[in-house]
Amino acid sequence: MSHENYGLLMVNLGTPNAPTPKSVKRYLAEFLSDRRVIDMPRALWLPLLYGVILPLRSPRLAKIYKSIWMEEGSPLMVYSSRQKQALAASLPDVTVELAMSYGQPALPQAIAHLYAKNITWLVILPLFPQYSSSTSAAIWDAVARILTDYRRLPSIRFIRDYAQHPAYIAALKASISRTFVQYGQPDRLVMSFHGIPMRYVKEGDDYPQRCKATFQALTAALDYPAERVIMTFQSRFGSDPWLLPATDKIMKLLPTQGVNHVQVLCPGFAADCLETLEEIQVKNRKIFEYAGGTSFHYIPALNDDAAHVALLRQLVIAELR
Ligand SMILES: C=CC1=C(C)c2cc3[nH]c(cc4nc(cc5[nH]c(cc1n2)c(C)c5CCC(=O)O)C(CCC(=O)O)=C4C)c(C)c3C=C
Ligand SMILES: [Fe+2]
Ligand SMILES: [Fe+2]
Repeated sequence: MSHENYGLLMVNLGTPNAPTPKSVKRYLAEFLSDRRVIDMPRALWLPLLYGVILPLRSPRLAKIYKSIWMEEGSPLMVYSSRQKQALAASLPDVTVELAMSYGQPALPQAIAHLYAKNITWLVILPLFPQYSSSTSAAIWDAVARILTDYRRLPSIRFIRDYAQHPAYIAALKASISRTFVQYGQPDRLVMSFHGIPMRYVKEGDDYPQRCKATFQALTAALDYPAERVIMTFQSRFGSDPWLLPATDKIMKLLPTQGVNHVQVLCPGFAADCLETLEEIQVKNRKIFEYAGGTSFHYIPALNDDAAHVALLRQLVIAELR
């Protein structure tokens, strides 16, 4: 028997508490002030953020959040809570906490809760299957900063990513197969990942390689022609060049090439959120249909699927001793 007292910290990005301009502004201000997300010199960025971006974007974004809001809250928070409940139930010997990089539940509180349980062994699980400096490293930074407040550190295991873990690929494959059964095989299967600025990649972020690892492993696992699978990047923010090809450009292009039926999967999102439920399922569907496409289906995120919870459990168990 181990003498360790295990703790698990699950971390996703974060989302506003309410679909209101005030709440969205508070969330965006925290998110977009992180240097891992926007690395411009503060003297240039903060006036732009507070003077232009927050006042313009917050009210507009609040309306979009309102359109996807669920009875229990923001979809990202609702699905993340369900994941946490299910994972905690499958790991009875581990104290499980859910935190968000930005907004609530906040990381300092989650870590305080783990300390209150006297954990000696901490597994940090960023809910980002593909490593990026803008997401996973931001979690590392934040945890390290918070731990400066504590004298006694636990042993720490940081799960960098799980882009090609067999159980992750299998869970995605099962989800795709369900959609194929429901709607038939599409002319194209689009795997849309969240983009990042190209410059971050030039400076060493291996995020696109990690996306490619998922894309290749999943394409190879499917009973579907590899030449009909496309990898794209979505959610561009700001005016710097981002990773290409852009999901919306491809959606506009495909119908001109005789593609009438697409299905879209967003493998980089562990839980459905604004970027999948609105940007893909609503906006990109419209783009595809205006361009002449007739059949568009969004394949849901793994959320609290049993296969997803089993994968997350495997990731954690592998880090315990
Ligand atoms: C899945 C991985 C993600 C990466 C990589 C990522 C990088 C990244 N994002 C922004 C800017 C924004 N992202 C926004 C929303 C958002 N982003 C992710 C995930 C990744 N981001 C998620 C899960 C969400 C949804 C949150 C929700 O509440 O549902 C937003 C806010 C929405 C908007 O204003 O459009 C911004 C802004 C940058 C700049 C970046 C890499 C540098
Ligand atoms: Fe807690
Ligand atoms: Fe993002």
